[in-house]
Amino acid sequence: MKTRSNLVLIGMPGCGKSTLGRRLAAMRGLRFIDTDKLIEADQNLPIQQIVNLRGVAYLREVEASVLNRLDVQNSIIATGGSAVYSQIAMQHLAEQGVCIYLEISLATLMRRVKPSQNRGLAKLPQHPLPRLYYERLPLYQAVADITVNNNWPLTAVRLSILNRRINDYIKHTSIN
Ligand SMILES: Nc1ncnc2c1ncn2[C@@H]1O[C@H](COP(=O)(O)OP(=O)(O)O)[C@@H](O)[C@H]1O
Ligand SMILES: O=C(O)C1=C[C@@H](OP(=O)(O)O)[C@@H](O)[C@H](O)C1
Ligand SMILES: [Mg+2]
Repeated sequence: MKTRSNLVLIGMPGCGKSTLGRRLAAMRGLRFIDTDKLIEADQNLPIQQIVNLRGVAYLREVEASVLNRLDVQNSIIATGGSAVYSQIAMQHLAEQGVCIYLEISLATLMRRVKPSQNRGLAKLPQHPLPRLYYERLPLYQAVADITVNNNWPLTAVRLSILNRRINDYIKHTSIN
């Protein structure tokens, strides 16, 4: 049987999955995987271009398919914010790892994600960020094993507190 040896980062765009994930991987000596990079490699296009050329529904389909094919151990997986729309993909990731939800407020989301960044969000242009926020909030909460407030700047102390929480979770749930 496979162990849940991965740490799967989930949350809103701009919550810090890619930034924090890379540092956490270095700290724990784990491989770092950013699923947005896997999607881009699969499609041979930047995420923004996939949305522009093929649309939001297509991006979500590709994302689900890439996630369902992911089969790794001992890795930190930074998902894209829209990963949570695929229940099957999230269940697949949860079977192989602990889901860590990096929680941010709507104000933090609005501050960190600016339209000019061309982040390629899986949302229709006419749908504002608050709608995305409230639509997704319960989805992240439903799959989270651990929830961490990530509104504040990332410091070594914060990272080590998170690291301890992960160790506690692993110890007390004896998942491996
Ligand atoms: N506590 C924090 N953790 C991670 N990133 C943070 C934090 N505070 C501020 N940031 C900034 O917020 C942005 C997060 O972007 P990113 O890591 O791409 O998020 P995501 O992958 O979740 O979309 C980066 O510009 C990063 O420097
Ligand atoms: O939230 C979203 O709709 C998306 C967020 C992006 O990833 P991040 O959450 O890493 O910014 C992007 O690449 C993804 O495919 C769509
Ligand atoms: Mg990211």
